[in-house]
Amino acid sequence: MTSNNSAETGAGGITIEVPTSDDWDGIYRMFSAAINIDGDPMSSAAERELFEPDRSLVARRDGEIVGTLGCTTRNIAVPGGVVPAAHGCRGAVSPTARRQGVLTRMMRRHFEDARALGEPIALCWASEGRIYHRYGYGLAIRRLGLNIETREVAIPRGAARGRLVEASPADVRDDLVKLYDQVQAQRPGWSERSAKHWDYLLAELPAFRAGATALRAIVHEGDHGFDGYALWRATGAWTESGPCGEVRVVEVVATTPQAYTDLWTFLLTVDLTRSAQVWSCSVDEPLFYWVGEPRRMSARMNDGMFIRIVDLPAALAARRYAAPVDVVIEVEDAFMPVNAGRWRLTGSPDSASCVATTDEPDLVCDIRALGAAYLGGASLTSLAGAELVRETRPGALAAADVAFRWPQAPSAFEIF
Ligand SMILES: CC(=O)SCCNC(=O)CCNC(=O)[C@H](O)C(C)(C)COP(=O)(O)OP(=O)(O)OC[C@H]1O[C@@H](n2cnc3c(N)ncnc32)[C@H](O)[C@@H]1OP(=O)(O)O
Repeated sequence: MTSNNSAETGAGGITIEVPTSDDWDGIYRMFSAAINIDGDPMSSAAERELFEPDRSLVARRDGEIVGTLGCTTRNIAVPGGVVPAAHGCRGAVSPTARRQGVLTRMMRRHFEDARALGEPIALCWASEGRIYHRYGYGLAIRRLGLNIETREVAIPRGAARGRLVEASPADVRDDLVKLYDQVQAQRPGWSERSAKHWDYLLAELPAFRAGATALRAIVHEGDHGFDGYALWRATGAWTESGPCGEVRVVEVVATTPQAYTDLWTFLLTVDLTRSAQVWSCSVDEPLFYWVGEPRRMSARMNDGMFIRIVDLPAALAARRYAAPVDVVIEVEDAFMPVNAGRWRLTGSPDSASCVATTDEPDLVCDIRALGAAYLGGASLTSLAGAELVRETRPGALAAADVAFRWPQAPSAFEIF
């Protein structure tokens, strides 16, 4: 895949262009400086493997890189399907080129390239959400961070019903890949992983480790073979009064509820630990209904992943709907006017189509609202409360709301 590789010159003589693989060091250095980290050779080498020069953009002034916006080519699970999505990353502009519209120019080009390559949506994790609203991104996934007091949370008693196998992640990598692939397509928000994504996830980078052990794996074997795994680290902390280690849960993937609860029983009872930290889980996390004292998980809600719809009819037709829906939506999209106008969405659990229409609208939406509702996470009713959706035919909002939701709330725990 290749994006349009013509260079365009704008304010301050700054050009936006597609880099070559030789530009990696300059990009890494520039991005690290912009996010106020020093960077290190190991992280640079690991991230380089994910670098897709053809999908990336750089801003140059007199040959020097003063801006960067990366993108990786991956599919993501959406309600009832899997769609190609531009995974945006590494957006930065150097302090001497800031506030001259450089990011805005790169964003415009990023969306146009995604559209031309048949990707109906673009995704990003934001350093600060307020940067991205102006470009039409909506908050599609909210994440819950948990800080579990493992001695207080009251997990249900009972021995593990399956067999647990402790291993180094590298030794069981094929099993992890197989299990992730079995689950991924059913979990809105989860991106497909190729070998290079697994290499990165399992790389022992200093930033990942952050004072804890190397990554550990625990695999669950049920009646029909391996059916779940957890990746985790631990800290060996002590105080005057004894051990107070922490389990840091990286991900828990299971194909059965039994595997899921057995794995959590293991993670919440590791000897010499007193707490478990989960940085991102779903807002409908089953643990809330499984433990005796959910309050002792100290859940904190935060923004997770943002979605920008870049090809509206293609995006709305690519997902499925929880209930039959036939609605005319008038879309406002100042940044990408190609999406603006009236669209008739007809959808059901089995099929969907979206076509331009001149019919009167039932709903009027900002494009951000459709990005937020795309994975079934944000309710249209809630978005209406934020004035991003307006009902123009009584009853249309409630009906569309039911259709856009999905039984499993979207979640994401992999920063790309
Ligand atoms: C997906 C990711 O990669 S997340 C990582 C994002 N990167 C960072 O946070 C690194 C540090 N910050 C930076 O490198 C830069 O400030 C960037 C990339 C955020 C912005 O780049 P710029 O070229 O300055 O943006 P640009 O000039 O196009 O600004 C567009 C608008 O956004 C606003 N804006 C830009 N950054 C911010 C910010 N951090 N907070 C609030 N507003 C912002 C500008 O004021 C401008 O507003 P206006 O249109 O009303 O005048």
